[in-house]
Amino acid sequence: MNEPLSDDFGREVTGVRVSLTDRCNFDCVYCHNEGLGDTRGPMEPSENEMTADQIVRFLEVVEGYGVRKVKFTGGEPMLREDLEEIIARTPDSMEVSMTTNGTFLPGRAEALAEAGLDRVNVSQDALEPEAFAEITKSGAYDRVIEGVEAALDAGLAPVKLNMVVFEHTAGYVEGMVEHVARNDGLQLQLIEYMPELTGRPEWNIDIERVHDWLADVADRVEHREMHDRKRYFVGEGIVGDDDGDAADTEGPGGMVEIVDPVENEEFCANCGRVRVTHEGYLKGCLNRNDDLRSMGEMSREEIAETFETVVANRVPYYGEYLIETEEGDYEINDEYLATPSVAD
Ligand SMILES: Nc1nc2c(ncn2[C@@H]2O[C@H](COP(=O)(O)OP(=O)(O)OP(=O)(O)O)[C@@H](O)[C@H]2O)c(=O)[nH]1
Ligand SMILES: C[S@@+](CC[C@H](N)C(=O)[O-])C[C@H]1O[C@@H](n2cnc3c(N)ncnc32)[C@H](O)[C@@H]1O
Ligand code: SF4
Ligand code: SF4
Repeated sequence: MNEPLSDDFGREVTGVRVSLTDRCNFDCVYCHNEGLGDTRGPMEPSENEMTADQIVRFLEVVEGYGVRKVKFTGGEPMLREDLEEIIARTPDSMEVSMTTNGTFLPGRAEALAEAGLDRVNVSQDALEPEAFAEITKSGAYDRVIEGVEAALDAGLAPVKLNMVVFEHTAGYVEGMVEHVARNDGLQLQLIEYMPELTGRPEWNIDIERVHDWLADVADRVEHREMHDRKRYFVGEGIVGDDDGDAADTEGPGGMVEIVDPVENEEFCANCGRVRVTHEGYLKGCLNRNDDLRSMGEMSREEIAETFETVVANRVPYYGEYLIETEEGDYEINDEYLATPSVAD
């Protein structure tokens, strides 16, 4: 097995995150669209999207560089009709996961599992239709709940529910934690709202409050290697109304992971993934748009060369690309001010 490439900061690249499209059937108020701007627009496949052949070729090349995990995302990756084909042709050595809004999982989850999908993350920001509609600008709440069920039935467990924690959702965090504690096969990812790409910093809420509350109610805490994320295992003490009856300990318990990349130098210091845009550009960091590199016609040589260049130029966003000022703000490190916006 080939050793993974490392960047100048000693960060090995072991995973890739591939955006299959920037189209989406939702219009979430917070959407960063993996750093690529608006998801609104025509739903039809666009000519600029990488083809299945190009995606598979890319994966085969990076497999040779020790990449062992691929995450398919978007936009909404399930708008790709050739998704099953892409997954089926992904190298067997790779763990394959996907992040989706869940609306197309009913009727399709089983085929995805058969094609080789290992697990799925489904975005679900609330447990009731009105709040869900306000955030996603969609009336598809029931479809998403059905989608989660379909994923579990297809054996795609654990299904991680992704919830962005910001002003609109803060009131639903406790309910979502209880929901995953009561339901086998579900886990929760609480994602700190990232205003870097969407504006609206006033929607931020202090994620430390969520950490503190979870530390109080959790049975134990672990650290995940990726990004050094904290995982809280909740069970007794979170389910039930604590009135001494059997319902207080009902449910298998659950795992809640906090994804808190904002102003977090430790998170960036443990970042091991390169991103691929739907148009076939490589990107060293989610938060940057000045480090995009085209893979040209996507021949094996071009892919290999661009991948090596991108890894060699990766820098941690917080702590290196942005540095903390004496006042406690972050500003762009002078070294990177002249970086071209799209390098060939
Ligand atoms: N800034 C930043 N945000 C990230 C990063 N990884 C994940 N996130 C945030 O977390 C969101 C959800 O990530 P997912 O794609 O569902 O899954 P994941 O947490 O990356 O990966 P798994 O837990 O292994 O499934 C992303 O869309 C980002 O908002 C990262 O490397 N940097
Ligand atoms: C861009 S979406 C793409 C996949 C799919 N459409 C979905 O919603 O799951 C990937 C993830 O990014 C998260 N996300 C989007 N904008 C965000 C933001 N501003 N801050 C934090 N997370 C965000 C979403 O909640 C979702 O879980
Ligand atoms: S479903 Fe995903 S890609 Fe679509 S708008 Fe919401 S967060 Fe963005
Ligand atoms: S370096 Fe970029 S992609 Fe990696 S964790 Fe930091 S912000 Fe996210």
